[in-house]
Amino acid sequence: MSVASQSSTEAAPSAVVRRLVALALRHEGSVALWRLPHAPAPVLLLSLRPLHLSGLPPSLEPQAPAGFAFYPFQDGDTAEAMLLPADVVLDFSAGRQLSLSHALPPEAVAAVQRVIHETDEPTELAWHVSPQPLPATADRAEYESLVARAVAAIRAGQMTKVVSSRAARRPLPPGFDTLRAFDALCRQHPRAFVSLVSAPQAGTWLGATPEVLVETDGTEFRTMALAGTQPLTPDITANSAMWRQKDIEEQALVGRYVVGCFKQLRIRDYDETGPKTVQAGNLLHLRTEFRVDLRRVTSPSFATDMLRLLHPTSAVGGMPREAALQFLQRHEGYDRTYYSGFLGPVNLPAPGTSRLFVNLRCMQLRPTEALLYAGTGLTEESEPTKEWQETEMKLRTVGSVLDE
Ligand SMILES: C=C(O[C@@H]1C=C(C(=O)O)C=C[C@H]1O)C(=O)O
Repeated sequence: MSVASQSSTEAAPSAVVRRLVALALRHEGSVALWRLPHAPAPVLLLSLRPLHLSGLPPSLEPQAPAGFAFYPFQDGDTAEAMLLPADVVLDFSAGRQLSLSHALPPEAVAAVQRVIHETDEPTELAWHVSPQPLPATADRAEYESLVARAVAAIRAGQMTKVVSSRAARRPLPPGFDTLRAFDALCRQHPRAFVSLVSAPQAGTWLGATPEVLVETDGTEFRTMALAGTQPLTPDITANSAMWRQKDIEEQALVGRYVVGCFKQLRIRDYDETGPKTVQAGNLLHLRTEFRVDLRRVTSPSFATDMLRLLHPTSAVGGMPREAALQFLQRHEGYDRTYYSGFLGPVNLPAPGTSRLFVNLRCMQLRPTEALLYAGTGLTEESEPTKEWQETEMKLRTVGSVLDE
């Protein structure tokens, strides 16, 4: 990123965030606000110039453009693949470092400086509303019949695993405030990647995901295989959890998929840790972590190539990939758009550092309602009622911010 950096020392983060978000939304700009897992504070990015709609997953090479990637589940969906350019970046975890792109026109720079030094706090924010039609929602009977159909297809040998999903509508409670909901998710989910994205082409999305898709800092590449779900209860914690064979197999398939991607790129030297039980909000999952030492990899595009091979992983699509995606296209009954796509900073805070996450435990915000999304991995052992209950539990992760 071509930037001028300076330290900014003004009022409380939330007031500055609110004023900068208001500025971007007033000018049809885009906003990404995120908090990395375990980070003390968020980062705000504004795009004040037209978006770069690449149609491709972003390049993670250091010389590629810096920005915030927001990528749909499937290519060719009605949803656009976006990289929000890093015109204004305010990093609250780095002593409130402000970076302005040299590509910004002087009027925009002046407007940002003015807004940072103002003292009033806008109350109404005109968040973008998605141009895509409302997704069809599935009730219990419909979802259970989708699961039954998928299990039958697995038993008939059409695929080994498929991740079915559904959308659910919830009214926004009176006085709902999107920025406060983001803060609440940050407090509730210190281990998650918490994000709020608003762009004219995508609408407004809020989420707290546990799943890394690709992380690189130029010396190390990381990804994970996350699957298997059970509720966290007072009796069952991450240390004492036992897993059903079905969960173990489901997660192992995701791990095998990751290893298959390494093989395609002729990577034999990788570190694999796990599976171990991890907590994600009200749930427990099984997670295997994979690391590659990039100093031993000759291809400069390895991280980008892995991203393009991995997405959509079998944690959100299925195995074999094409058969599972075809099943979903035909039977899932709605367009996921950005749910189970990926998102995160690219070449930020510095060239060569990118952190992309799978867009799970998320919702799309509309003026009076939210659309929540959740899916469940299915194998031949899956039972429709249990899978419905699992989607209900997953909807609670972000749904709790809608409770009055
Ligand atoms: C599909 C979702 O989650 C994925 C599916 C999981 C499962 O099937 O057990 C667990 C974690 C995620 O990889 C979701 O949260 O919507």
